[in-house]
Amino acid sequence: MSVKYIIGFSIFLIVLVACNIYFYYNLTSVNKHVILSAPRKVEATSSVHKDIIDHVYNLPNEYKVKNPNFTPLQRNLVQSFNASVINNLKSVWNYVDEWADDESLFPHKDGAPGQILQAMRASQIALVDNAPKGTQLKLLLLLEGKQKLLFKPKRYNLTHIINGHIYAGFDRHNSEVFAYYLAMVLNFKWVAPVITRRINIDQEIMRLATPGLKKTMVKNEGGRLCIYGKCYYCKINETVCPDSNGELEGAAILYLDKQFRIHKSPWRRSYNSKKMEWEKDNDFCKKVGMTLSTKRILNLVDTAIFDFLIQNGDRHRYEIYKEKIVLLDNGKGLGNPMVDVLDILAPLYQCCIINFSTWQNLEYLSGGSLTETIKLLSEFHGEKLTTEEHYQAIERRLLKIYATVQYCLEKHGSGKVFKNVVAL
Ligand SMILES: Nc1ncnc2c1ncn2[C@@H]1O[C@H](COP(=O)(O)OP(=O)(O)OP(=O)(O)O)[C@@H](O)[C@H]1O
Ligand SMILES: [Mn+2]
Repeated sequence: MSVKYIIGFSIFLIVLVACNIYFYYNLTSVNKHVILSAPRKVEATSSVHKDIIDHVYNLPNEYKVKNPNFTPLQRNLVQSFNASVINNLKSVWNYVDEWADDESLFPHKDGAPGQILQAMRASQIALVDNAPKGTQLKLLLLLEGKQKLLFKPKRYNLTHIINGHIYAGFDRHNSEVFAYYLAMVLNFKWVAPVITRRINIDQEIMRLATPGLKKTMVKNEGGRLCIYGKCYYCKINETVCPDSNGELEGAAILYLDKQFRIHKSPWRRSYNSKKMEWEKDNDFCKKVGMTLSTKRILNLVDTAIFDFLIQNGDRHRYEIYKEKIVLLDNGKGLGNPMVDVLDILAPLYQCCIINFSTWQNLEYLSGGSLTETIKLLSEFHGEKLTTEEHYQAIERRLLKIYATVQYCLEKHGSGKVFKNVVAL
């Protein structure tokens, strides 16, 4: 009798755990695009998430319409990206060493961002090598004029949807480019300029490749030269191949020849089934506060907002330059426009603090201005960065960020939530 009882109870427990895992998975990863119109039950993986989603439904109207105060700022941004023709590309690179100041890594006035992007696109390549840093395939392009670009090749079409874990799949090259424009519109200036560049496999790669790179190139069945590269995850059967024009497309990221300090993110994922401390403890921020300064936490909150918008859940570590986080490695965004993994915002809802300047910038961008400006800026450079579904997803996520801040304000009041420290 008692043995039967134990067996019965054990089966009951197993079924219960299985159901929990099933529902947890579904609530955190499936179709969340309906969240703004569907019944409120979706995504309430925890009471905090539920509270935040409740605030999405009760957002004041001002967050759903355009903020007129953004108009002059948008005009300035557009001007700085509207690159006038540069006669001497090399002249752009002459000032590189003087670029970084305490406010930004690159100059942002008088058309400078547009000129840098144009120089990155038009400068001739002098040498191509493997860039063995990191886990994903990357090339290093040395330009005439001595600048370097990191090249993350295209692995997916813009319409491809990544399913599974938030960190699943290869890097998305367009996510790197999109992230740069997003950072510019958010006024986050600790980021490297990025463009989409197409390079000819024969003329610009094979002809200029180092012997080391040539060793990691193979011909596919169609006789085309392809690259499998040199990196932690690089495999000979996972090559990138040129398109029918013989060109490889990818994100070309300005290489920052600077000394970074690398730190592990307190909110990193375990990359296995084990839960991290931040996933179990809603008071986790108090522990973080024992080792990190408020300024650094605010910087991590800004980074979390940025990552949530593109859904980059892979910021396991971060690089510091001049005591600020550099937004490097943004390739794991734009995976699935139907999914909003809210726990990327954990630094915000667990710490409930935000730079007041960040909050003001976010308030400027309501009602569609955020994506409208990204489109405007990138169109100057002939870039189609992503699909309409992803643009809509960014706007939906912006509402969730507003709602998260409302949740914090309700809990702690504006005196505690808003901080006057410039972090990015
Ligand atoms: N623009 C850049 N300028 C200088 N160094 C860079 C730049 N981008 C990345 N790096 C350096 O190269 C390392 C690897 O780059 P990145 O993180 O983008 O690659 P990854 O393959 O995605 O790595 P991981 O899988 O570990 O995230 C970074 O940690 C950083 O130190
Ligand atoms: Mn990465």
